[in-house]
Amino acid sequence: MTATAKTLELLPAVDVRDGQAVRLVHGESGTETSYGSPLQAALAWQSAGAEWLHLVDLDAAFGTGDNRALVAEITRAMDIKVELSGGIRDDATLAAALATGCTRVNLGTAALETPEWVAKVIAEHGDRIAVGLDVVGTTLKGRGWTSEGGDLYETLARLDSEGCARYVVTDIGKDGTLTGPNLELLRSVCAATDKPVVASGGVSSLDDLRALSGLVGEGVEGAIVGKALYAKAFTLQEALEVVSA
Ligand SMILES: O=C(O)c1ccccc1N[C@@H]1O[C@H](COP(=O)(O)O)[C@@H](O)[C@H]1O
Repeated sequence: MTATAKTLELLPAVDVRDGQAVRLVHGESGTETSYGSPLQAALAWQSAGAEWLHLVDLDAAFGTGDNRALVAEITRAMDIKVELSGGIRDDATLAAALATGCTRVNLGTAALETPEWVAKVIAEHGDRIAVGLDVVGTTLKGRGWTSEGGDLYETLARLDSEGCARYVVTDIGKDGTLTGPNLELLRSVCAATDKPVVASGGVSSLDDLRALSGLVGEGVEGAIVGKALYAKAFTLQEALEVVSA
């Protein structure tokens, strides 16, 4: 039997702030560009052929309120897989997130501030838990990327030892800038773990997706695409064609 080569998964992003789909620059509060209804955006990516949606409650991540009812409604409206994140930091918020039927959640701040709880939920929920490693250089950031949370590689080693199934790696310096992904960082994280890595931050062109596809063999499983789609640098259909080629 011939094995089928793995192709890069694409996760179009819908980040929700104050009920609207937005994109930020470097994740900084106040840099929002608004793109209207997040449900309409999510449905548009689904109609265009997406197999995944990366859905973020930015208010919950920043601690400026939440859009929990709305992100639950969006998740329930999707026929595709949903990776849900933002403000999932304790038993109650995790239970509510998982109850939406999302495929997996992505934990950020909790992995930095409450490592024992994260180890427990990794053990309980397996690959429904991913951890977001959001970095400036090799320093992890939490709480809406405003607080420092230790060293990337030390935290990665700890999470690996606890059985974390997958990492979503964001170079904050690249996020929302359309300047290309940090391939060096992704290679370095892939070399440090056997677990799959979802790349986030900086995708600006179809060539960037080709470059990320070139890292699938090293462990890059997927790529989150945000601003490039909203800015119409390329269409989702074009992106899906490039990664399936
Ligand atoms: O996605 C963003 O643009 C973003 C910007 C600023 C802060 C967080 C952001 N996104 C994601 O939020 C979750 C982390 O939330 P928490 O720390 O668990 O509450 C993670 O997916 C970030 O990548």
